[in-house]
Amino acid sequence: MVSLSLDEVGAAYGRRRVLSGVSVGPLRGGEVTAVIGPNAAGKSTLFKRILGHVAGDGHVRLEAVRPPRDAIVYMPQDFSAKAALSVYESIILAAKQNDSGWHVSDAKLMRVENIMASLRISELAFRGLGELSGGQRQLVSIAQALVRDPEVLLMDEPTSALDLSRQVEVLAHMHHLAKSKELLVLIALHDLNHVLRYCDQVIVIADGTMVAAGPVEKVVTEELLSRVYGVRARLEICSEKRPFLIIDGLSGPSPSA
Ligand SMILES: Nc1ncnc2c1ncn2[C@@H]1O[C@H](COP(=O)(O)OP(=O)(O)OP(=O)(O)O)[C@@H](O)[C@H]1O
Repeated sequence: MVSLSLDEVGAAYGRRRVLSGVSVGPLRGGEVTAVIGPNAAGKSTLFKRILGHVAGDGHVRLEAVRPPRDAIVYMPQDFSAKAALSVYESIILAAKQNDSGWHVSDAKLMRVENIMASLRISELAFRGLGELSGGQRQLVSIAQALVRDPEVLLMDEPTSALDLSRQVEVLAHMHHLAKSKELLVLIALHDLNHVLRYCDQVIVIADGTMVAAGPVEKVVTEELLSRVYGVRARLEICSEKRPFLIIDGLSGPSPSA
């Protein structure tokens, strides 16, 4: 089974060190791990460090069937790149990314069609990428990642442009894929109710440092949310006996104080 361990991982852009001390794992196939933290905390940088796109100290240890460049697939936060391709062509191209030769097997074409159907984007097949809405483009980006059949999937805010039902659909689908295919998913998210609902583990980063990591229900506490985000939060249990979060305001002194 695929596994990923991070040992005192840090990262720097040139001389500017923006991340340090991320130690976690081994994370294993079948688990969905959220990466959370305020804006500019270092979440995307952590993904780029795991991919080897930025340099840094510490060790990233991956145990996978395929070499890292095939096993790890990254879905970046910015999915707006324009290309004169149809949706269908762009997903086939993604499926061919690590292949040599021009032939596309029937199995691969079937896979493309199944993934498009599972994300409910089949009707967009022959639309140009440049003609899509932000949410449609984000769903295509998810399809491009899934079609590469990753062992480790790094998703940077994959639901940021999606409506409520699509958010739920995509996150439930990712959770199901992780369990059914022993896929290891790391997913940067800002919506902590989604984290509580769909993720098993969480890594919390603030100001370029890991401040906590572990099972979601142990790590996401009112105290942590006050410390990391500066909010007054209440963790309640809903009628289905699941935790959910209510934010009452900021935890600092009120403006009139
Ligand atoms: N290419 C780059 N060159 C220099 N600094 C960068 C670069 N990319 C990001 N940074 C800096 O690294 C820090 C972490 O950025 P990062 O994008 O990892 O944050 P993030 O947690 O993903 O934020 P957000 O939630 O806003 O997407 C920030 O201070 C950012 O300005």
